[in-house]
Amino acid sequence: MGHFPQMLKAGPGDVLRTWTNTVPNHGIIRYLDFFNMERLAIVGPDALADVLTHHCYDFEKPLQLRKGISRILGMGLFLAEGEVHKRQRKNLMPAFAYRHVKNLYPMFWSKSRETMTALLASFNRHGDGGFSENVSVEVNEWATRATLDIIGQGGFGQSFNAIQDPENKLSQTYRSIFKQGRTGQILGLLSFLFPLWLLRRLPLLRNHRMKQGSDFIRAFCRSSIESKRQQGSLESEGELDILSVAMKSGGFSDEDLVDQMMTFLAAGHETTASALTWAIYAISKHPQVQARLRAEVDRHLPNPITNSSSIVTAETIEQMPYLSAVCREVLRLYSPVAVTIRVAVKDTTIAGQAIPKGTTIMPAPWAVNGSIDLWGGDALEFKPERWQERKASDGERKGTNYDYMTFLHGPRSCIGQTFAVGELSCLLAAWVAAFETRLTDPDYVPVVKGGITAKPKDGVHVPYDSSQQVNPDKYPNHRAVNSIWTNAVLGPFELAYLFHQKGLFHRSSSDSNQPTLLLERIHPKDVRDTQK
Ligand code: HEM
Repeated sequence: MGHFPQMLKAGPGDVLRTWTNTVPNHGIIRYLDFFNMERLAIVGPDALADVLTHHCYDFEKPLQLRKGISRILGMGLFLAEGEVHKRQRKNLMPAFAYRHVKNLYPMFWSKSRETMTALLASFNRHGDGGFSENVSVEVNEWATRATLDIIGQGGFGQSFNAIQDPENKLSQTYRSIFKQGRTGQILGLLSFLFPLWLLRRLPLLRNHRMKQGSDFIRAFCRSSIESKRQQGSLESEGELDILSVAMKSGGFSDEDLVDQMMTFLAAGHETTASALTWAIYAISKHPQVQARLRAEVDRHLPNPITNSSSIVTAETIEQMPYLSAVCREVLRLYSPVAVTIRVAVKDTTIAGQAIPKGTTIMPAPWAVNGSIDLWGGDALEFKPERWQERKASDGERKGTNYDYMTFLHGPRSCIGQTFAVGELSCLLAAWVAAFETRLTDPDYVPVVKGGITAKPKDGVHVPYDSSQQVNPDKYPNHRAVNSIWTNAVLGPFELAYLFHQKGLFHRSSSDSNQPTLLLERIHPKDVRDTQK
């Protein structure tokens, strides 16, 4: 069994992080996985530089893994190798140039606003017209719906409607296939012994769900591409969503485009959703960070609930150093891709060590990002301030680019990282502007769940009660958040939500001819009375 039971229990990221900090190593740690299969964990800067940059194309994602996840991820950029990968990346890069991604910030913000407004409306639904002491919400579910809509708009120029519709088929499908469960784990292990085609034919509910899910996603992507062609929107110069760029490049057949779209859908939402989930966990555990962040947000950003018309740009977000520090620290300490995998496709070297063809290696962002050697004695603490201090002490740094591995480095680094950082910043800023967050169980220590991304196994639950509302005395800009329950001037967007909550509001008598309405909240008891 090798070290497999340990990995299964604590998650490979945590085990490798502990070893990195306790076992003397030169950036490579050898261990034994299931059936004593040899693995080399890559946890030091020199070794990482060789694997990710200098000898990048000497290593590939294992064929078995590519076949296994291609029906969900598509055989797109994530799974392409060698020359095919180089060509695809070149064709897709224009969509991720910063000059383009920065134009997406107003959309990131408007989707973040939409999420917070929907969340507020949902408390109300659960709480029978008011905040309830016994209702909690699982953050990852909301995060996933938000990031799915964001990739829908920024990636494909389409509205998926996942934020507003909890039953949305696309988001339900991803939830069901990303839920690994015991059967998924066992099938994963059996794939070391039996061919995939055989395992996929076993009459198991899991197999059935995966097949249905992958067929649905493929059909969804195919019809999105067709409708984009029919709309003829490619003709417009301004169309720079990922799909338009891929179509305009002329380098992809229609089926290739389907694969690329599947890749960006999956890679582009699950990861950022995990990051946002960890962010809410981290700020809930560190109220002083949350308060400092809220003060900065309060100084720079409009209220996400009540101010529907203002536009937030990349320049505004970039004026917020503490927000940037919090996001970076979340992504450092809770890297959504904890460990990844490669196999040497030829004899090569890593940090001067001979590596025979066929060796399996595991670059481990979770371990590197938590390395005491690289980050100091407080490496395992959540301290956004380190990013502000770092700048000042640049000269004393270890002088490496390979200490922050969240998006990897080199030709196989995350192509979507500027996109991800932008959306995470907007979502987190909107969240702290709308809610003061704490955990339902203040002592909750999450067990990290492996799988496609590392996230808390049991999710992150925050309660909804009146104490979650932002205190307007402390944050003057957010006065209106509190007052949404009393008197608020709302835009058309909020109205759509709030009218959804039948019977909870009535028109104020003050001025019913205004384009926006002044609403007063009716006490839930009065609603019940009127229903008698
Ligand atoms: C916080 C969010 C994100 C994190 C932590 C993250 C992390 C990563 C990592 C570590 C890889 C390399 C995996 C490997 O090669 O083993 C990767 C690759 C990739 N990511 Fe991301 N990602 C995030 C968001 C996104 C977004 C928003 C998109 C798309 C809009 C995206 C698209 C991709 C693609 C297409 C690849 C494959 C790149 C290639 O091989 O050339 N990711 N990501």
